Amino acid sequence: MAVPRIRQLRAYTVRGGGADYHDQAAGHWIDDHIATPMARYPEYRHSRQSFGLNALGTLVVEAEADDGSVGLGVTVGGEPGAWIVEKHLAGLVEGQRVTDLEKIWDQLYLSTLHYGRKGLVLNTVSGIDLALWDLLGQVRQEPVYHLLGGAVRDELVFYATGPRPDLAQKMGFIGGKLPLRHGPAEGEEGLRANLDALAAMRQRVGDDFWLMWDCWMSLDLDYATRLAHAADEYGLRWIEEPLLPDDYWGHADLRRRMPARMLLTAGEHEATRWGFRLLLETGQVDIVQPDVGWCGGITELRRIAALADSHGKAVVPHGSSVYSYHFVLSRPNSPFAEFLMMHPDATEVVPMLHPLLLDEPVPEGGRLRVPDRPGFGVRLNRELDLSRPHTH
Ligand SMILES: C[C@H](O)[C@H](O)CC(=O)C(=O)O
Ligand SMILES: [Mg+2]
Repeated sequence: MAVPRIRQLRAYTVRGGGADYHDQAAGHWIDDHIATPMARYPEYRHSRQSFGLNALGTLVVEAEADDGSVGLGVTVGGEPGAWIVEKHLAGLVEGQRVTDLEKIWDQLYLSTLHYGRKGLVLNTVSGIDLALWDLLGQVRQEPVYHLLGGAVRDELVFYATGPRPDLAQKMGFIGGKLPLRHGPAEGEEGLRANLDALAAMRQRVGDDFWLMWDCWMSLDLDYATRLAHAADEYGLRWIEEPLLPDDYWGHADLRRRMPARMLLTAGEHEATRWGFRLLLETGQVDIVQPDVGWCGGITELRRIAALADSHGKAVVPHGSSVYSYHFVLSRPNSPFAEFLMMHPDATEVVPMLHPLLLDEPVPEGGRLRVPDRPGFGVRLNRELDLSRPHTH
């Protein structure tokens, strides 16, 4: 039987949540005074949208085969990402067989080296790769986790990211990751406020529930060291992305200085096996957190996870809904997953990429049995204001 070939690659943009989950309406917790590297400039301290965290918006990639099957991938990339898909990369992908994921990935990466390697271009490569894995699942009528070697566990367990770990605990999640609100620019007062918030949350959840801080690249080595030691009193489970992603050496210094029982985690803003080799071997992080829509897609995440496993390190992908659930289900060194609480007040579980996808599953009681539908098991919500800005 002839293997179907990819007939067309299409790129759409859409605003308002979705894969660019920071692109939310005013008043959402995710844009409410969270520490960032830009906080050294007071005018940008109150909101991450104020400096353009949601500038790009969602990029939707569709890959259609000549048998009529359609695969769907989503990432952060907006109009520039759509241009890269339609004006450059579609020409390399169209006409290839739906099975040739490794060759296609190699050509996407090598053909964009002169302007890519990380960031928007790797987001775009990831979005294409996700669409192609979904397409292969549609053609084969199998869920992606089958194509990845099958499940190593019956269901996924999740920690929750958001301002209400106390509610997450009641919902059955295994832990709660708080956004850090104050960085070095807010001095000792900010440090104290961080610790007071952690102490209060520890009081509410008791001693055994995991509490973590997501520092979103906002700290320096001295502040992170002092914060980690003070937070150890409240049993902080891990400190995430404390330093700039390129400062692999700073991560190693922090690992040496911070309490031994506290974990150092990072990786959501890292890309490719080479970037994660630096993070693991030079940065000495304890858990890597690639985003499957940003690191190179499933095809590269497989390599990243094998590399981490060779170092005895866990891979807990950054919140990316079904696109990482199938991967986590199939990896022994991915013991749990992240669920981003995207309700504006984090008071209830809503689909993480809402309103982008139809049939997007959510954890119940902090757990999820991944649906056995073909591909990633989701469909594009075509009632959204989708734009295809660069038809080729
Ligand atoms: C909560 C963090 O600041 C960010 O918005 C999401 C993130 O880094 C994560 O889920 O991890
Ligand atoms: Mg994070």
